[in-house]
Amino acid sequence: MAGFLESLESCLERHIPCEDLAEVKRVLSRGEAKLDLPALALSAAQKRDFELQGYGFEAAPEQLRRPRIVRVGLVQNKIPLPTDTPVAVQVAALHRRIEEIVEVAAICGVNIVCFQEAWTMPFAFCTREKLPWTEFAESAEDGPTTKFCQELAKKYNMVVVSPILERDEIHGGTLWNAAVVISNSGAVLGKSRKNHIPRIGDFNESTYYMEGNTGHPVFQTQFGTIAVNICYGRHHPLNWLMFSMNGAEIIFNPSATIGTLSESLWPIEARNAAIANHCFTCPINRVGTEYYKNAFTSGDGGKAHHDLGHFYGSSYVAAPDGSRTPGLSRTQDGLLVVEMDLNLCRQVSDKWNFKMTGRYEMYAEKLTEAVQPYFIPSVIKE
Ligand SMILES: NC(=O)NCCC(=O)O
Repeated sequence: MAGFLESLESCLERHIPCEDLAEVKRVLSRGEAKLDLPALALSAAQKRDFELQGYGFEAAPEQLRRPRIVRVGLVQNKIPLPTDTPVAVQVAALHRRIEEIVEVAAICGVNIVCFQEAWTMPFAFCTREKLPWTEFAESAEDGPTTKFCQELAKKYNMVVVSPILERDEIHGGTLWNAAVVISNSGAVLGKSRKNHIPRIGDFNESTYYMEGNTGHPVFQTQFGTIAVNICYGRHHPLNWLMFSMNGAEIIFNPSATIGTLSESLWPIEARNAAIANHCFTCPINRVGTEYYKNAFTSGDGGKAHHDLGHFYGSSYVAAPDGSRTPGLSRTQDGLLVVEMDLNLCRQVSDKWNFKMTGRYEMYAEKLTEAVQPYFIPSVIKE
């Protein structure tokens, strides 16, 4: 039953005989090494009631390039207050919670931190109600949450990736699902809007905003070139590909997804994207179950209900060589600190050559044909 298994990894550790465990882990390709984190960080995490884990991915030494070491921090969390608490109070509580986690990330030397999808609010789109949920929307450029993140970025010399519900005042106050990228200098580098909007189960997000129109921007930061593929974009290999085409070395995937729907896909998709695109991928999912005062239906004839289901956390990082870290807890708030040498991206690219063997020009031509209304599929019949 969703919600009771703490994590797949802890279950394996408990039940696989010692003599087999290392081999099981090797087959599952846990190529990462445990990272030594400062005792101060570990005790602060414990006091503040969140899980803290650290892992590292190495690359081979090169003669002409120095290692390009970066530490990323992935934050997953529950909403701290009930969903019917006044909007401003909920936002303030989330700011406080993130502030105490980011402080620990800073102690761990994190250079780039990313929060979960729509982190300043409950994931209320299941309700299809407009108020009060649209009141959580803020300007990406100068809203209170962006200002809050700018302060964190400056204070800790950290790039901050802040996925929010955006209100674009310049374009008629329209809403978007966007990630704001803030440089370690505190400047807003830009934003990346969610390209693919789910129309599945209770994920009724198309009631609120449209497919993003920012394309596949990558952000050149002091610590590496990064991109943000928001949640449902994870299921679209071409979306990952285009971020990679633009040069992303690390692609964050801030998400909000539930066990019954996607948990079997979760360990595969971002990991596969890291392999296929010779980059690091960082899927992040919220935790907990969020309850709504008014019941809503799923449009499937089923009974009206008050929650979307269990958000199963399990945030992890996958490397271009196909290895990955263990996932964070399925139930607890957490911070995953991962050190990576970005040189691994080119090293794996030189080994597997997917960018050379991809035949992109052939697929570009064929896809252009396939999307035409009068396309005739190439089927050979007897
Ligand atoms: N937030 C969101 O896009 N959820 C859809 C479900 C999924 O992609 O797993």
